[in-house]
Amino acid sequence: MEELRVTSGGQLGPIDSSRVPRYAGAATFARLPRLDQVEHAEVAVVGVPFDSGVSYRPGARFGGNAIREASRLLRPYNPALDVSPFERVQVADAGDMAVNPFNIGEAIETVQQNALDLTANGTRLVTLGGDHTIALPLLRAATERAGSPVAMLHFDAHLDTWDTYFGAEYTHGTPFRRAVEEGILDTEAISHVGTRGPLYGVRDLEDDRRFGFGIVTSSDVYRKGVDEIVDQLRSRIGSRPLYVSVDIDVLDPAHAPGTGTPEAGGITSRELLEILRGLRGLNLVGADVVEVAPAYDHAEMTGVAASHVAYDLVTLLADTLTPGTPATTTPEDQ
Ligand SMILES: N=C(N)NCCCC(=O)O
Ligand SMILES: [Zn+2]
Ligand SMILES: [Zn+2]
Repeated sequence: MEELRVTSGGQLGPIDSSRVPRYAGAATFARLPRLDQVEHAEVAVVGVPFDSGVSYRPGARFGGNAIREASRLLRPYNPALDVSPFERVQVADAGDMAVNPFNIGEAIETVQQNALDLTANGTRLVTLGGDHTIALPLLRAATERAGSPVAMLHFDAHLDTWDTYFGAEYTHGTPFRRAVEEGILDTEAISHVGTRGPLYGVRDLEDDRRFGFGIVTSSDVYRKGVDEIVDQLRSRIGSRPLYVSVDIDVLDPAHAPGTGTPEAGGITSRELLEILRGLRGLNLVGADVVEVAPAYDHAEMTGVAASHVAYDLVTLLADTLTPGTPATTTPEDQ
């Protein structure tokens, strides 16, 4: 069947939902072309169907495709940022990385290598998880491409700076401790946002602080409000290359039940989207949306929330990129 696409701004856009019903056909993110259908993409959305690092409910390996399915309703103009991201730059769906579900070490290597390959010509990635283990190899690749350790905003109910689970170092609860140990984060500018829920002990917070993390708790977002939080985050990040990692369990289970380690008292999807939009103009180099586990979802709520988060991340990336030019600039060049 013919693919009737929106083509504007010189980009191959999404399938036109006024001519092909949006529920028809195989799902790509936002009905965008596949990466192999375009010459070059400034932004690529890629899936990582991997959940062998989870400590509780499994199922995030199905997250990427659940987000793609839920993304059929996205439209090409983002009024909140006054940007048509798919017109401004070429955005494409790079499909899924083929990661080994039985060997976490090998899976991490694969994600790192695939992320490096995909970004070799300046393409920036929004990765759909998968569990949070995958943030480590994605950060390694982002830091290598940026040429220096990256700043990070980590939206999550959890710290994910724990040391080991059952003796295992590479899990979804430990990626950011490993990242600090590896020196791939700019520890002057790393923050968790949305943290809440019981911990193993006060030592978790002491360790986390020692690594350099700032914490904006879920309750801070409620008490201080989005604008104050955005100001606080922006001043810490400045012009540094920034990676954004969104664990969908940062949202309250009322907004995102489809996840493996839900915690009560989370932020709303409106608050999350507002904070993300407040990052406009920062030097975003890559992002992920992880921990969507559709088996626990209802009415696609979590998939819809995650697809909107990914859409705003794509918009932020498109907004910072000059159309048609590879994104190889560093903050010093700008
Ligand atoms: N959802 C993520 N990434 N981490 C949760 C780890 C929670 C735990 O089992 O202690
Ligand atoms: Zn989490
Ligand atoms: Zn997490």
